[in-house]
Amino acid sequence: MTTQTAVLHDIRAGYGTGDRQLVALDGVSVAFDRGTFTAVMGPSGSGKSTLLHCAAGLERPLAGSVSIDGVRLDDLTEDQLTRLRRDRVGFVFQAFNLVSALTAEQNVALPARLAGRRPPAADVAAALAAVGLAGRRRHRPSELSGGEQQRVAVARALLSRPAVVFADEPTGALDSVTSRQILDLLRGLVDEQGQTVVMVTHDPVAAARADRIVFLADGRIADDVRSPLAPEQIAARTARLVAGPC
Ligand SMILES: Nc1ncnc2c1ncn2[C@@H]1O[C@H](COP(=O)(O)OP(=O)(O)OP(=O)(O)O)[C@@H](O)[C@H]1O
Repeated sequence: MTTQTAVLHDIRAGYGTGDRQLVALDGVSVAFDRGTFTAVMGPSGSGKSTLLHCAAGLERPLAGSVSIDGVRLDDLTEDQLTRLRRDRVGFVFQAFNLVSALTAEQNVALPARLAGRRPPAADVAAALAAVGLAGRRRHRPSELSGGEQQRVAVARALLSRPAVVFADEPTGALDSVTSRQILDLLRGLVDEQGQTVVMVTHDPVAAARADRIVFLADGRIADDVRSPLAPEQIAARTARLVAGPC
């Protein structure tokens, strides 16, 4: 088994065609080690979400390759890619994306049900217990706080025991106390279960909880820091990227 769960090699990604083509990622190579927590930061428009979407197989790059658990995504048909995404990749969005008419446990089971499977009730219960919501499994989203709704979304991402969980600004819609609970949860998944987590964030306090911070600027990797940084140092580096080279 490789030590890297997701490997991106020389990725070029963009939108539009011809003269109107916008390059969102311009030759990005990065690999995420198993059992680590990486934050992806950078100015607005620097390509963070595009990077996450390409890594998760939600978007196909124009060039370059992405591998998840040693499987190259560009070798897969759309059906195979859908299956790999469903089985090996978890995704958590800023906006929770829960179905309001369904209970917490029904939301957790929904992706598997849509794929024609009936996940064991014990697995659903275990995923909800892992995020501290064992007692809330029959609640609907409107009966849960924002932080609890995001925890349901994390449980949904964990149900298939994915190789990697990608989170796009998972604390962006939460207050600072609730954000900390979600970050504690993600940190715990990495430390206690060896889960691999890659999180896009604008928040230096959130990024400070990661093992590594990849900074993007103009679709390229501008910095890749594996030593611990304080939120103030992270904010200063981000500000330098926004200002651009002198
Ligand atoms: N669907 C799309 N169609 C056209 N352009 C897009 C699309 N998605 C992103 N872009 C453009 O690609 C570039 C990178 O966008 P991306 O969302 O990856 O940046 P980001 O760093 O995540 O930004 P933010 O922090 O504001 O969310 C931006 O210039 C953006 O406007």
